[in-house]
Amino acid sequence: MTDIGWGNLAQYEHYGRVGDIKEDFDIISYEDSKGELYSSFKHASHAMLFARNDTVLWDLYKSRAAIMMQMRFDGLLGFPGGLVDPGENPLDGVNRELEEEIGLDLCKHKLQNSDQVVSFVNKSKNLVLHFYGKEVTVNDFSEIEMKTLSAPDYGNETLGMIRPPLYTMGDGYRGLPAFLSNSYAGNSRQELLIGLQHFKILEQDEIEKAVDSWKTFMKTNRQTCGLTNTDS
Ligand SMILES: O=c1[nH]cnc2c1ncn2[C@@H]1O[C@H](COP(=O)(O)OP(=O)(O)O)[C@@H](O)[C@H]1O
Repeated sequence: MTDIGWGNLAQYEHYGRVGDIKEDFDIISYEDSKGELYSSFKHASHAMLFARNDTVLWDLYKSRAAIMMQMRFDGLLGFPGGLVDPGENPLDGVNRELEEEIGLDLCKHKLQNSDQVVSFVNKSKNLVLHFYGKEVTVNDFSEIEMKTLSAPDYGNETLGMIRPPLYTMGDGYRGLPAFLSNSYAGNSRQELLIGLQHFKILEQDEIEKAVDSWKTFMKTNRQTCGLTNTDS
């Protein structure tokens, strides 16, 4: 494969470098994140927009909520959001990014400081990550989702919105555990799990079961999952 290098992305590329593990991210308070200790760190803000619903798939699987995640330009899943610009605060940064990436109408759905859920620091990358969450109505969610198709970044930085399945199917793996097996940007998989817990979308034991199933599957079936004979 041709290596076309990083070009003008070279200065930012290391923030998104893959291979982080959960232990690379320490939770810090939003107040601390603004302190002197992290003033030289790069900050990024992402947000989970969601709507609770009572849809049931095939009379079996409760949808619970529609959550907005995205397929990014780099083939990883994540939440809408991005790097905070110099001189910008994390809240203004997330609102700007949501307008660019998903065309969010800030007159109606602007995020507030009270929507901040958790912040993390990744010391090895000099990176602080802020995670916001906001509940909207089912109708608003559909409207926001449809508008993403005409957002400035759609089709280049943002390749499509996706709703994670939140149920676990009969084999104990398909559904949320399978979704967790994807590759994620930053710590967005952890943020999804925190969002499910924080907003009480799933019970704690449902989250733990899905995480156990995902981890067990990754250990035992990774070698054969999804491979076709052209992969060998
Ligand atoms: O949804 C997310 N949650 C947490 N971190 C993320 C998420 N998406 C990307 N990141 C991480 O945040 C940093 C910057 O994010 P992003 O790539 O969205 O910024 P950009 O759009 O300004 O280039 C990267 O290190 C990336 O790995």
